[in-house]
Amino acid sequence: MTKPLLEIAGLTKDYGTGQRALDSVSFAIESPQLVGVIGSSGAGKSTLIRCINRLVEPTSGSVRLMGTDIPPLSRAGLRRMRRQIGMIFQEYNLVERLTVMQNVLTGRLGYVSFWTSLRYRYGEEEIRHAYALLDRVGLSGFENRRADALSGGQRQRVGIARALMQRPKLLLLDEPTASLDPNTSRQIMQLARGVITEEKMPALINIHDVALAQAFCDRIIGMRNGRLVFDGDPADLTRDKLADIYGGYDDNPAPIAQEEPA
Ligand SMILES: Nc1ncnc2c1ncn2[C@@H]1O[C@H](COP(=O)(O)OP(=O)(O)OP(=O)(O)O)[C@@H](O)[C@H]1O
Repeated sequence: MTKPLLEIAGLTKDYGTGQRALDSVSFAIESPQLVGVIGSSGAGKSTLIRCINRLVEPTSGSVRLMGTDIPPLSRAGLRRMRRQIGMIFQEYNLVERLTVMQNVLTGRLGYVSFWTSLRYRYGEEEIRHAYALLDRVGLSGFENRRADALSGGQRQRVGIARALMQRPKLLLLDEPTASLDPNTSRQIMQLARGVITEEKMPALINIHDVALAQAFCDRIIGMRNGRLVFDGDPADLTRDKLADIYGGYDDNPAPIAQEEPA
């Protein structure tokens, strides 16, 4: 039997404040698919995403990426594993005074400090790859533009190219459209959807906008108070299921919920 690409079992996170942010969350991603994580503010979506690449240290439970346990890794093992996980952030996390090309190239190194990335000498193949990615995300010709001269949508395109520069096996997107207007959000979701399909890569996206999640994700995970309360097809996200996830508080009004069959 083939191993799941990502397997999460009994994942629990208690912050130092005593707050239980994740409560025994379990699910697996068996095939390349875009999985949307939805839920109210504070439900544990970011904590879940960040426990996968251990930007947040889980309290208990396991995360396995292609059969390898993430929590018990050594520092070197963690670094190697993180190279396989691309991350796209809400606030882009670009180095503002570097050019678009420099920002994309830093992705090649995974999660390293700014100074390490500046000292590294990139090879011809890496530079060719960065040009191809910039073309793919629609930023051909922007190579020498400084990151601080870009719009939000353009910054997120750089963020996507930088994550792909790692040649990741898994992509994590933490509210990538939260700082963008509705049109730009759709364009970014379209782009993310496209590259995930082309690269045949599983991806987990933490997203507040249920309509966007339904339009672009293959599968939805709903979280409430740190627990997984829905895991299924976007089409099965009925009003009742949304009420389970959002606690009956209808902050995602009727037009975006799938109607129950008459
Ligand atoms: N560093 C931290 N220290 C203490 N508590 C935290 C920390 N980070 C998050 N929490 C708490 O853990 C819970 C889950 O937070 P998390 O950010 O994962 O939720 P979320 O669903 O991503 O919320 P949002 O949609 O608002 O970003 C919340 O109650 C939050 O206050």
